Amino acid sequence: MYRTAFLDIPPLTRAGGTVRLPGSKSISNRVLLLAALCDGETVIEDLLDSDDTRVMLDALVALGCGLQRLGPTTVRVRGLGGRLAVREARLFLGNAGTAMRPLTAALAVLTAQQGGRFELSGVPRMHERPIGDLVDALVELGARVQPLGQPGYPPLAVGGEPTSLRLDTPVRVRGDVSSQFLTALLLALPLAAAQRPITIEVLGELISKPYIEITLRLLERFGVTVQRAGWSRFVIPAGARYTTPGRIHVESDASSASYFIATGAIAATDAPVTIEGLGLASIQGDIRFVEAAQAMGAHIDGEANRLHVRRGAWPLRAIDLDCNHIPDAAMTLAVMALYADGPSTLRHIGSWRVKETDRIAAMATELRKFGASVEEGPDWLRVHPLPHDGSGWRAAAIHTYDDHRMAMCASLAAFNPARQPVRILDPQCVGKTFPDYFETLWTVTQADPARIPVLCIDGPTASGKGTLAAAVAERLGYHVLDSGALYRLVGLAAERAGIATDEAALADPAVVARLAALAERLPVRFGDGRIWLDGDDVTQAVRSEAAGMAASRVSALPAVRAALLALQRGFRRLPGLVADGRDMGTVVFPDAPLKVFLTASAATRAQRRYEQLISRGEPANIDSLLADLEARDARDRARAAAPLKPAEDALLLDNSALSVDETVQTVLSWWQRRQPFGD
Ligand SMILES: Nc1ncnc2c1ncn2[C@@H]1O[C@H](COP(=O)(O)OP(=O)(O)OP(=O)(O)O)[C@@H](O)[C@H]1O
Ligand SMILES: Nc1ccn([C@@H]2O[C@H](COP(=O)(O)O)[C@@H](O)[C@H]2O)c(=O)n1
Repeated sequence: MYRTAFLDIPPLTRAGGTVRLPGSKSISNRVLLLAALCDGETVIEDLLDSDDTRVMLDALVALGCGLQRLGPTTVRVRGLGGRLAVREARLFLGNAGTAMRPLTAALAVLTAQQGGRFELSGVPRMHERPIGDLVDALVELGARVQPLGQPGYPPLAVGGEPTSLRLDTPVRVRGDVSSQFLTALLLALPLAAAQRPITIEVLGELISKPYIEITLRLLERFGVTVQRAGWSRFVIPAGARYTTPGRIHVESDASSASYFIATGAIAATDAPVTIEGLGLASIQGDIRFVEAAQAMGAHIDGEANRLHVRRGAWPLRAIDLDCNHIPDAAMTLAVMALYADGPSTLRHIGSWRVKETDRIAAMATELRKFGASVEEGPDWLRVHPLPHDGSGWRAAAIHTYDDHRMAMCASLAAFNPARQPVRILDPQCVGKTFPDYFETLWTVTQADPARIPVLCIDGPTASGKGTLAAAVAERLGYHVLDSGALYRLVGLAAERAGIATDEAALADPAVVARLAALAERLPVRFGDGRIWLDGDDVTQAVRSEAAGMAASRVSALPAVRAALLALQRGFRRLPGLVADGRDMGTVVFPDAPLKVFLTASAATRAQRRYEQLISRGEPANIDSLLADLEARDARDRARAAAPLKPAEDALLLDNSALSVDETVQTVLSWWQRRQPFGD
């Protein structure tokens, strides 16, 4: 997950390949609660690992539920069997409506039966999301639920002394603000239906019906079959009792799939975008996004457990759609509408106003930043497309309002024909449902390599290039190329292969040919800050001064440099690269949008290297370090092939008197000034 302040997505051109998406949030949190409420153990497979499920898991642990992680996405839940294991707890539920609403109802019923007091709270936005209709229904029933702040909103206190619930008359709940209120009652009331049936009546028109379908389907998996008359009356049968299905699998999230369906529909493709773990028979309502995408022109082939998506009509066809059945995925249509052949209108989306943010207002504001004209009403949005020749599209920095869907939707604007990048502010908001969203996006999208930004940092030994490159890359969410390490690895590999690299040996063309062959097939792997050569961890070994000197000798050979060129250029991957070395700006990435030539006085650099070695517990002598680095720089500068020198368009930075932080800030501000997003 990108934990950066912003993430710049370069213009994307093509798409194709296979993605496996994380589990459905709606299913994950329902299944977790059901497993916690029933008797016995349930193994849940492919559970979503995200902010919203994490708060649910934490809450269940606080309630005394036995949880065992069997793998990254598999948990075993030992249910409470309808008996409270603790009588008091404070539950922090973040911004997870799928945790706040059902837990409120379940605890209201359980505390009415057994006594106990629980406090449920969340992030500030959660305290602005209505829950009054559910609270009213529970209070009407005789349960004790009280606001701890503003009436009608979390935080809430639930429980008190045991009390009898009024179950002989129908429980009434409004269905036109959030379907989660009805879901919460449907999940909680089977706990009270041992003796008698319980009827729930929905007041007003029920919105987001497909989410109720999910609830009913999952209740059935846990042994409770609810009778329903249309969408206004639901009867939980007498004697209802939760029983574990033993093992249950969570489908991939259909709302998350919408971004990849849209990607397939928008991007030119060689191969389709294939989404694994989700098929047309999904129980999730957002699977019907497929129909909406098809209406806009996407070619979608569905199988039982996968979808294949290709661009069909282009430009996309404008739509006028009642989106009540796909409230979350409908946001994706708003961005697809930018690529349509006329204005698209999304109707019946009033629930957007009470989600993670006011999504109608947020979407309208942010799409306008791309240059689009957008109209909005209380429960509708109309998006006018942008010209297909690219005119009118603007590069934009998109505010995401701590709303995962705003971030994921906005990424789709990176396919704009103007080839403008898109800046996503606070990208880590995707952690709510899809922590690795952007990483997954990179696996099925392509950009013109020339448009993938590279920031080059060249300069002499120990000027702080590596330190600067790592820090800048971390701030931008970019990859890092430590090109010096590649030359060091060639030296090390040569030593291991018994190939001498002293001056005399390097005069022999046969030795040079062997070294070039070695460099061409360097069995190297980088990962988690470590370097492996032929399976051995050589992270420490390559940093030795001897390895640096060997690198300096082999790097003077044009054949070795040529052999490493493609490998280095291969590091230019989405979303961008910071490359450190001697010839990054002059030879390897001559088209880089920013080249920095970093220097410091020889004395300063020797002192830094000395302190670096001492801090690693390695012996060091400042005079010999100074002599070595001057010798290395002299050789690097004097060689004929790719000598150490600033590129003509490089910015020079002498950081002798600058701290690491000041150096990083200087380079980041240069970088920002070259971006098209403004301040
Ligand atoms: N601006 C700075 N002020 C003080 N110390 C610094 C500064 N920049 C880097 N250093 C320190 O100097 C040492 C050398 O830095 P670093 O390894 O990044 O240099 P380098 O240019 O990548 O070296 P090499 O060319 O040998 O790979 C490190 O210990 C680092 O922490
Ligand atoms: N692009 C590069 C990078 C490095 N070298 C040579 O490798 C030596 C070691 O580099 P470090 O950055 O790891 O110290 C260096 O002295 C150069 O001779 C190079 O030629 N080109």
